[in-house]
Amino acid sequence: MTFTALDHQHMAHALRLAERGLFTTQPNPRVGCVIAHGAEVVGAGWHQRAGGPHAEVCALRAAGERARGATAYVTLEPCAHHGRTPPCADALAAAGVARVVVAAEDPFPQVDGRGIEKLRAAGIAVETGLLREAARELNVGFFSRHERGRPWVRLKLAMSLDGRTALGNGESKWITGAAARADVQRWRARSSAILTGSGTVLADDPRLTVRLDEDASLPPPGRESVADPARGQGEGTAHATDWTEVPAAAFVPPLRVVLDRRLRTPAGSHVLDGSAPTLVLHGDGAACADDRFARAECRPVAERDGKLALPAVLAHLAARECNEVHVEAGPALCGALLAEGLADELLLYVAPALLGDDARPLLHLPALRSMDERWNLRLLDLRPLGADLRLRLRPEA
Ligand SMILES: NC(=O)C1=CN([C@@H]2O[C@H](COP(=O)(O)OP(=O)(O)OC[C@H]3O[C@@H](n4cnc5c(N)ncnc54)[C@H](OP(=O)(O)O)[C@@H]3O)[C@@H](O)[C@H]2O)C=CC1
Ligand SMILES: Nc1c(N[C@@H]2O[C@H](COP(=O)(O)O)[C@@H](O)[C@H]2O)[nH]c(=O)[nH]c1=O
Repeated sequence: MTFTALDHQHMAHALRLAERGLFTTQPNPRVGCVIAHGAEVVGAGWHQRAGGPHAEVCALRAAGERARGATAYVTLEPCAHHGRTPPCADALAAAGVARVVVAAEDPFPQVDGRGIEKLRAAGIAVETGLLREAARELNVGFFSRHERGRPWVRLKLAMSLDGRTALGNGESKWITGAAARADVQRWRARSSAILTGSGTVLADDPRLTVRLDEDASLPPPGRESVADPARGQGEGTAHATDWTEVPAAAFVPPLRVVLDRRLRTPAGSHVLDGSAPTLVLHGDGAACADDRFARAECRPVAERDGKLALPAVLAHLAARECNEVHVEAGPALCGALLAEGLADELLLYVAPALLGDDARPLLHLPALRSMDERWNLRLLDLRPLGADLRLRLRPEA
């Protein structure tokens, strides 16, 4: 398939619009749509929240009669089913769109090629795959959930230059500075769940909430600059060309998830304060009968070798429509996820400080006998944040 420079330009615009849904579409994917006649954009929109209009509908509303004979650029295959809203493939056909360019096919079982078939059956020319990788990256968790049956798992760790994550006595606040910690808030915000272990709850009493106001000057995660912070024009509809802050009312707070096999989380812990939806996963032998857990949901999950079975944990989170899981845990849980091949990405914040021999390591991993067995990671990007550095890495297959 060959696409023109103009096709690329419109799809890139649609992707930037889709990105506006970064913090609000959960559990739905982030999707953008641009409708154009040649270089002229006649309608543009993005999906803002589950239950709200899809990107195509927002763009069609903006285009009105001018959608007839136009090309629609959509970052995800238009839906073919009656969900919370009617099928977008039907809406595009009814509006008389002549051509649809799709970035990525939708693996959602009720779509899965049917949207494209429907469009073709209506006589519309459909082309797929333009900027597919970028569209899949934006919805990495959505694709993971539907294609692998588990969420995308991102481990976040703050460490010193000598690879330490807390002092020997457990003290860890703070290793990294304010800019790095504010960046963490953005990654928390885009996630469906924030996962931790009982060890971190006991040592740190973390809140694990999203506090985006800690440094509002930062661009969104994964973006190095914000070229044009122009505002949108009404819900999900805009001709603006870049990312913008989302209305606080549309924000979907991530689920706090604590792995606590023996229910050691103390009464009065921040994670039990009801300030965010909270799930405590425990072993079969424990029961959440006491008042400690009045503001949290408790669920048993399978155990394996005296620990909670991590594949069962992730399957449970996928069943609850969690797309991206942000892990803020200690070396035990983070190491176990990596060793079991369940960590998809690492966000490492490196502070220019040394914490010494007695301090806690980054990850508990099995000892290796040969260099062939080592875990190799691929560096995706590197970014300074104040005095610290952020490394984003993915384990090599
Ligand atoms: N610098 C940083 O970015 C961070 C540092 N920390 C530091 O880490 C330290 C705590 O680390 P750590 O003790 O390793 O705690 P973790 O947060 O890794 O929690 C580990 C506990 O989780 C429970 N658990 C349940 N299932 C599993 C499983 N399958 N695999 C592993 N653990 C499981 C276990 O307890 P049980 O069997 O009772 O359920 C286990 O002891 C603190 O000092 C804290 O300050 C923590 C977070 C981030
Ligand atoms: N010490 C340390 C971090 N620690 C992480 O932050 C958690 C506290 O979260 P909250 O209570 O929501 O602010 C704590 O339990 C641990 O997971 N993070 C960082 O970015 N830099 C740091 O230096």
